[in-house]
Amino acid sequence: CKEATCATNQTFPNYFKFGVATASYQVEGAWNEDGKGENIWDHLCHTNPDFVDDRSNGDIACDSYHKYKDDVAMLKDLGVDFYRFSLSWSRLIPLGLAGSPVNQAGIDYYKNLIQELVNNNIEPLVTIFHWDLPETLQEYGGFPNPESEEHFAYYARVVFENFGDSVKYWLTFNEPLQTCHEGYGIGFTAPGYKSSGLAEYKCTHTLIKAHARAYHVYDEEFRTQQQGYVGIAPDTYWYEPASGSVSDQEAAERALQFTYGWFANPIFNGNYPSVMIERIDERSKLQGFASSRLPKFTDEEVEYIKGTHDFLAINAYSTLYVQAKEEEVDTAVISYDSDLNVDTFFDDSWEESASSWLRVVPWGMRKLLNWLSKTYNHPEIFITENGVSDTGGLNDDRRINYYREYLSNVLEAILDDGVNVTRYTAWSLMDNFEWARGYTEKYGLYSVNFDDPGRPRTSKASASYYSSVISSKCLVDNCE
Ligand SMILES: OC[C@H]1O[C@@H](OCCN2CCN(CCCN3c4ccccc4C=Cc4ccccc43)CC2)[C@H](O)[C@@H](O)[C@@H]1O
Repeated sequence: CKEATCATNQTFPNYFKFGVATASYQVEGAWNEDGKGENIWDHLCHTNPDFVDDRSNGDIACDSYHKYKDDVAMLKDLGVDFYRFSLSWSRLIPLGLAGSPVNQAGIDYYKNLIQELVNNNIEPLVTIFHWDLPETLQEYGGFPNPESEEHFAYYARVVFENFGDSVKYWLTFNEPLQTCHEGYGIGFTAPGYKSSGLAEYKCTHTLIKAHARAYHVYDEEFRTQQQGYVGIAPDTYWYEPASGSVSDQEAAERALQFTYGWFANPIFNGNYPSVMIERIDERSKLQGFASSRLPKFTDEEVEYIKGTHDFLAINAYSTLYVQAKEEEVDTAVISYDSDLNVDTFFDDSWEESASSWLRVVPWGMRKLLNWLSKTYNHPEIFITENGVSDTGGLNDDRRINYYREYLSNVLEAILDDGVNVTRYTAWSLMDNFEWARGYTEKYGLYSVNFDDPGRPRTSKASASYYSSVISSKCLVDNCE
């Protein structure tokens, strides 16, 4: 747009930065090249191919391990300010174990990628862990094993040491809820365990302590000379009360606390949300447990974890209505869902996507940003993922509509509600391995031909739209 055509209420502040995101297992491929160790997604896809809808895997994916210069060229064409990508733990430390060998070829790959970004004036925003746990660590019990805190602290030190001169923005964990609830609770993601209400609470307990360890390692050993920022990227829905009743409003708040507050409350306000502690303690007692299924932080741990953030990050895609539910009388039911005890549902009128869990509800983004700002004392907020799936095609008008509507709500949160959002990240740069959905659900601004060994990338209409938003910083569609 020429500035003249952009109304001020459609123009993002000059400081606002736009980016796109990917994740290592979803795009890199080269699953066993140059010394990379096996991770839990390699292992799951190879030992249980039916776990993935199209029986595919990330052995090659987008082949970004070899094609990262093509990726940076796309980023340059888009005009993004930053690129959010994740590091493959087992590419850098094949066994994952604290004190185990570091793989120099892995270090070199990420140094080359980061240098290519810096040469193109694109800022790297690095996710240290995006679900691809080294298989050896899973054989030690994975995140439910408290030892994982040590292994993660060693990994964090290796990456700060090797990449911290160029990388100034770090996210320790991507979607810890999915890592633990879907990984160890309901079995929707690797390692596919179903221990809801039990192992998943051990998983998050260790993961939150691991995050705090990494933050303090950065704070004490690297921040002075590197001057960077460290955060964590939890995800949640906007949960809208199904009615004005007090019980529905309490249910909606409880859902936000059980999903986002689970991680943000220890890190921003101190300790797990009281509603989580109270409900899980109470149900554990009714169920005859000697102590609560939700592990306790000691007073020292509460202090150690509180304040381990330099910004607040959020992955947000959709909205759910929430209704209070009759108390789960069958106390024999042990699960996160029965601890949370709410009913959630979509409105039938909300536009669908290619993902069963994602409906298009733009106003939910504005409400969620306001809730985050109010609940965590008006922090600087990065939106680290937002996007929509379809089943493919280059004329992705519904993706353009999704981005325009969601970005419009982000802008209203900034300009009308005073929420301090400073970054927005579109998921994803290109179609990639969508976990248990394989290659059947597409989120990319660029399409990838997975039938062609060259994995050619082709820009979609949404790529042109997003690059015009970035260059004009405005949302009107009729940019000439
Ligand atoms: O996915 C896109 C990207 O986003 C991120 O995952 C995004 C994180 N997503 C991963 C998928 N997950 C879906 C499970 C929730 N779900 C169900 C829960 C229990 C039983 C059945 C269900 C089936 C359907 C549902 C319908 C309505 C509500 C909730 C439903 C939601 C969070 C991730 O960071 C990226 O790597 C990823 O590629």
